[in-house]
Amino acid sequence: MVIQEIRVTPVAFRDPPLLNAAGVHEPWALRTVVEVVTDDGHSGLGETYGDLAHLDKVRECAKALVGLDVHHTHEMYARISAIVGDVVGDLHGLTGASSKEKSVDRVFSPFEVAALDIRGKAANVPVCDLLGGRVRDAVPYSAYLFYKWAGHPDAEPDRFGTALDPDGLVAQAALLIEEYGFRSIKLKGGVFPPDREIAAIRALHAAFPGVPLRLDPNTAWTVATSVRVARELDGVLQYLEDPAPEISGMARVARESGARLATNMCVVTPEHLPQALAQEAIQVLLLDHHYWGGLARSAQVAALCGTFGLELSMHSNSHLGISLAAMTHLAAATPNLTYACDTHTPWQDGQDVVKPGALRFVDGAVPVPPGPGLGVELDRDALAAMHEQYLACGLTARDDLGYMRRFQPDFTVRRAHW
Ligand SMILES: O=C([O-])C(=O)C[C@H](O)[C@@H](O)C(=O)[O-]
Ligand SMILES: [Mg+2]
Repeated sequence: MVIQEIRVTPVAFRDPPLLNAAGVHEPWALRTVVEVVTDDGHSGLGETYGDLAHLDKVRECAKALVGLDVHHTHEMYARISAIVGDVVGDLHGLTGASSKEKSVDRVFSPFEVAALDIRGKAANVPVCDLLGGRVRDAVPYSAYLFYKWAGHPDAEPDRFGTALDPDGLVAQAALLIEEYGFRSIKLKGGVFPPDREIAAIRALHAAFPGVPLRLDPNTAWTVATSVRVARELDGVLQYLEDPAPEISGMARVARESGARLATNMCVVTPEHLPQALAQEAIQVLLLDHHYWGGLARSAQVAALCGTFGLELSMHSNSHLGISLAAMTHLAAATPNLTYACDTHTPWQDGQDVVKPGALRFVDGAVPVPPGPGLGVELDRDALAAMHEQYLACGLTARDDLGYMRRFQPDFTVRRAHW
């Protein structure tokens, strides 16, 4: 099962104007589809970020992996590590600091997922069986709410409507719950002063009694504000995600408020874990195989978290079906991942590079796709069309800040802002 060819295709799909602490989503979200083909006729899929600096590294590494057996992922990692010399980060910073280790993990991830897809197909088993087997048949996801404008400023309003106040968010939650059946809710905060976001959480709490709620301001608050908000929402939130910057800041919030804190920003590589554990900075880690080095490495981190008493949830960025399939296999095979995972799927609103049918939501959960490997099949027409969109859209990197500044020139990233 030797790698003969790797095809790397950047794609773009429409994205609504979702607001966050770094600005606002542009009209197009970028991703990269990786197809690995072996000499015995198997092919496997991976999906990763579409930012040009990252894409260039993925392309360069793809060439270096030809001739490698798909089982030899240690060698795959070593070759990628030798190529990814510089730090390849992202502009928005919403998944924490960049480092060489994280950059290698990000580039390695789609190749590892594609290799597992191939190994699953060859053995006629789903990828979750290669990760220890499923402990759940369907993976729960949460309704991921965003403050948003009615539509992009130069376009028609989209079907999701405006959400700039509690009523708008309650309506958005009702729509996502009706369409997907979600049983927990996450609000992307860090957009408005904290009291407005507290009011939104209270409105969601009243409108959806008993539904677990999370709030994620992406480090928009100081430690003092975080402690105040955590106290005010005591008993209302399931967890509070990244209220303040840095492990030391999160540790102070945890100590002073007693709140359950989660992160996808201050612990983003294995080297952060000892410090976070020593300072008791977090109780929940959001895994994300796209930057934790693929599925097997994420499973190893999950086991470590189990040993040290950290709970697990899962982070997402704008993504397509290959990623959703990979996230679902990982979560299905991770016993201690007990929180509903994040997904941006509703915002992709039916656009996909995989054929319909394999991935569906039942009561807010995605049943593990039944086929071998990832269980999803590439839709070549859709891939070609999305690649054309990539070429035509003119974007080469996600830039929430730059886009926001076109409408609010004095906007700055909300980091310890309130
Ligand atoms: O949990 C998070 O921090 C995220 O999901 C980061 C994302 O980039 C989100 O903020 C977004 O899509 O704007
Ligand atoms: Mg987060």
